Amino acid sequence: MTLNSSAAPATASLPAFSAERMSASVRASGTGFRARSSLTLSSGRWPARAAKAARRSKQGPPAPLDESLVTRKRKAAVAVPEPQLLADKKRRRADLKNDLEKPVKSVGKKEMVASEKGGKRQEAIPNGKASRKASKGRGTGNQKPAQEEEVESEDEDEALWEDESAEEGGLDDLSGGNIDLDELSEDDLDNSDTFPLDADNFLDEDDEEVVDSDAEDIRRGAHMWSEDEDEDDAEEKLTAANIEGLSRKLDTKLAQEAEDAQAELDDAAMQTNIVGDRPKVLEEEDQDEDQPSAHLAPDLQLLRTRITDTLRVLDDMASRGEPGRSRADYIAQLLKDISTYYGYSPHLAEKLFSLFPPREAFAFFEANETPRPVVLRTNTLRTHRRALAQTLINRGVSLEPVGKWSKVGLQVFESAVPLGATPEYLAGHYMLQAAASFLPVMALAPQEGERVLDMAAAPGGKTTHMAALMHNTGCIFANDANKERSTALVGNIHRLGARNTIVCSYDALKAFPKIIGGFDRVLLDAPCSGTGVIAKDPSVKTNKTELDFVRLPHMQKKLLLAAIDSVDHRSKTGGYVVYSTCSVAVEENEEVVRYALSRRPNVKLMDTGLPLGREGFVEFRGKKFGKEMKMARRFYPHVFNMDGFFVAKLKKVGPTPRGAVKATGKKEGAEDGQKVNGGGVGVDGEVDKTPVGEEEVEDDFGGWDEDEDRVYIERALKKAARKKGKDPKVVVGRGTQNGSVTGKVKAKRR
Ligand SMILES: C[S@@+](CC[C@H](N)C(=O)[O-])C[C@H]1O[C@@H](n2cnc3c(N)ncnc32)[C@H](O)[C@@H]1O
Repeated sequence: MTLNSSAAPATASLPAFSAERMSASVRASGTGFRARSSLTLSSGRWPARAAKAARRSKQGPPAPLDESLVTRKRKAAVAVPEPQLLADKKRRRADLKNDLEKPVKSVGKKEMVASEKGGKRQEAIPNGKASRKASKGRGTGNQKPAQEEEVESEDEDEALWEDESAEEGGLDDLSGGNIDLDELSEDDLDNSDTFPLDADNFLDEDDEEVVDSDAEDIRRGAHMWSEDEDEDDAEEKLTAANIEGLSRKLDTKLAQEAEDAQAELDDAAMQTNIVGDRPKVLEEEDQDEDQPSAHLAPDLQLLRTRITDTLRVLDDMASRGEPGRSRADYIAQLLKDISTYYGYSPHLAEKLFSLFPPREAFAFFEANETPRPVVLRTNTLRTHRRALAQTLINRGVSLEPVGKWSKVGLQVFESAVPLGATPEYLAGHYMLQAAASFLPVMALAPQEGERVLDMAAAPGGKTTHMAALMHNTGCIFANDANKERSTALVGNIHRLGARNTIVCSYDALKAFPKIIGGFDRVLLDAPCSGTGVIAKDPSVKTNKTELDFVRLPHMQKKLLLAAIDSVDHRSKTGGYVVYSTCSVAVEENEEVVRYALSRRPNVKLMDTGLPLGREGFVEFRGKKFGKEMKMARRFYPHVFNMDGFFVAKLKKVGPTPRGAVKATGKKEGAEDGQKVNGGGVGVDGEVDKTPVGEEEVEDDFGGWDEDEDRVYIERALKKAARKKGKDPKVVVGRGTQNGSVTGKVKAKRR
């Protein structure tokens, strides 16, 4: 079996990659993972067996799909946090392991503080016994310390790959210097997270089948790839099967570990019940805030212990709750501790906490501490996913299809090369892009030949995805108000070869539909607070004020109305708007959509058509959004190992009713819940879908303002007259009589 050069069209057209000889030793320091290899490439003609062995040896096994392990590896490979941050994160991870090892114990407020003595930090813990017990448990429990475990899995990984190399006839085992994998450009990393840790992504078969190149493996390997791709290269299928098999094996391991962890938790819980233990986790009500200890820095480890203890109490208040204390007392304590432990402003911690039951909230906050996996989107305008995967594998990138839900995504486990600087990247064969950001475009599903608006487009991940889906036909207006970001947008459009795209840089509120409208589809990937991407930008934890959660939704509402008004409801193929944010806050999502539905009764919510995601909230904290909000989709880092995201799809079913825009006499987006033109949302959130009659039509784009339009036209006419040396007053008087000019311009716009 040979890897024939025609099977790699991706490289053929690239800037010369003349790696006649390439040897590498990869060590992702701090990751507990090593893969050494050396290989010789004779350009374009690579003996298949050697190639296969080299790939196995070089790429190393994909990181296990266990968050705690995956992220440890990935973090070293892609982004190195500041030393302090890294130390904190390591400690939190070690804490997580420790939580599973120790029994419930009591920790009160006094135990939460640390005092400085003789320059050495000492924990001020009255119950020294409990503390000693806890630390002993950590050091000497049945489970090995985290560090030891890491080394062991590293050895296992290495043995697996060394054996296979030997079987293949062996390659020289050269060791070289460490390769720094942290070379991705800032811009690329901006877009480079996420991967769904979704059971659907992996098959369930035994790991015995993993590296076999038998027909069944090849079939399964091929199954992971796009059905419309060429299936004739057995070598490539084998590679896919290998990677897939490894993931399966690791998946099984993950499942086993999760089971063991749960068993331990159950065990600990049972023991607690047996001894009738009611952990004392609540602070004393009369605790003196003026005590010196109250101002000392909290001890993170003890705080962590109290968080997990509180969660256990909340799991079973009846047997574990302290007499006289309510569930609300525990929730308040938990929230306070989570806010301190993870470093969130109290109001944001509360906002995010309230989205989930307590245990799930904890998982959410925990997931925000680890980066999402690196994912790239194949640019099908330039290549195919399989060809790209093969090329990157040959460069020492360990990857696999992101999941069955996407035909273009590849998740990267490990890379010996900076992914933002490969010849394939520079040639536009892929975009480093968060997996979650595929979703709005998939929901929008732009069709060939359509006119599409990407209202807030920079840096262009979604625009270029749309161009690919449209096969470079039709026309995309890619707009972004930020001129600097628009430069990146233009760069990406060029690099990825999107030729059906017009870039503009307007404030969307002023431009659409006033300057141009009548689109078949509009994507509004709105500016937002970023509460879904805290792992990528931890500054969100503290820099978003309560005012931001008023100001942003206000702008989002206005933008969504403009998006709706820019759609042509008579479009034969479309008439859709997709609204998305990388925020999980209800104010920026369901509330914005509900508002738009109330102001535009000529619009209805649609199924997004996405194969994954949780349903949107039907109600939240007394606010009702209507049953149809179930059709919106929410994505969470702890559930899908993706960025937090929200996607809603709307269909414009009729023209915007007369007066909808200024029905209340107030500015759009000013307030919720007002009835508009007999259709809208009452305070109870019920949407009135009274059909809108044609007689109510104001114009094609909805909120069109004739008077404002006339001013613009007059101004333009005056300017033109002045240029020609004519009297502007005369021209304007003639030109705008009986609205004739306006009529002409409007007709043109259609
Ligand atoms: C979430 S980002 C868009 C990401 C982009 N869709 C992508 O996939 O690469 C939101 C964008 O909205 C832009 N923006 C903010 N306010 C805007 C406005 N009034 N009109 C147009 N764009 C705006 C920001 O500059 C920012 O680039």
